Amino acid sequence: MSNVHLVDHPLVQHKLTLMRRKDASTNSFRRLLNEISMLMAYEVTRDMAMQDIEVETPLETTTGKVIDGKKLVFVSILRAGTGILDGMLSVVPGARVGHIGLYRDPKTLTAVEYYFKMPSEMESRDIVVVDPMLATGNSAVAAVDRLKELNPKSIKFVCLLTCPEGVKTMQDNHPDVPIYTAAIDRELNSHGYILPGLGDAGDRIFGTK
Ligand SMILES: O=P(O)(O)OC[C@H]1O[C@H](OP(=O)(O)OP(=O)(O)O)[C@H](O)[C@@H]1O
Ligand SMILES: O=c1cc[nH]c(=O)[nH]1
Ligand SMILES: [Mg+2]
Repeated sequence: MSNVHLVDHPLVQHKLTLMRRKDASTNSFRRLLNEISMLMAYEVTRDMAMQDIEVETPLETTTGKVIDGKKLVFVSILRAGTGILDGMLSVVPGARVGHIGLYRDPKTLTAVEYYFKMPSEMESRDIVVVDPMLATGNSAVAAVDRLKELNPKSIKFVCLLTCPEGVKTMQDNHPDVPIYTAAIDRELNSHGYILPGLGDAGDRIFGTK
């Protein structure tokens, strides 16, 4: 699968397995997602642009490299994206944040938008869209469709879990958007849930249902 980055680091895989357990508490599910997100941030920012700046050490002046976090925008797909956003921001605190509110219509599984708020000057920014689940792919495609209207410099998509159907839908619609995921599960069930999966990410993060 081209343009899919499977983050198979043992720390990520270990935490994901703990999150899948049906008896994981809301507290531990949220904490594990936060920890995995920091590790995913490490992967997705690997090729970030850097610039040289002069820095004075206690001994002499040298040149060091810094990233311009303000050029980066994390776009969280509400509501479950919040679970990834928090971990990403703890690693890149200077990043800007956009929100797009989408829910899946339970019958048609199409994405319904209810909120959209982005920072200014999106045409000069690199976007990382975050949502734990890429299932049918309808939500991710709808989010990227909207973001492309703003002509950003680049778009990447980070999720925790996906499946062949979700990857295909994204790649058919947005082949230029790389997908970073911790796992590609077996399949979708007839209700659009990922199998074996981890259930409803939003409900597990927020303790709803
Ligand atoms: O790939 P898809 O089939 O579109 O499914 C994935 C979407 O489903 C979940 O959100 P949900 O609609 O449950 O909303 P929530 O985050 O408010 O719970 C998840 O967080 C994704 O946004
Ligand atoms: O398995 C799934 C599919 C969509 N959304 C979820 O939260 N979980
Ligand atoms: Mg949900």
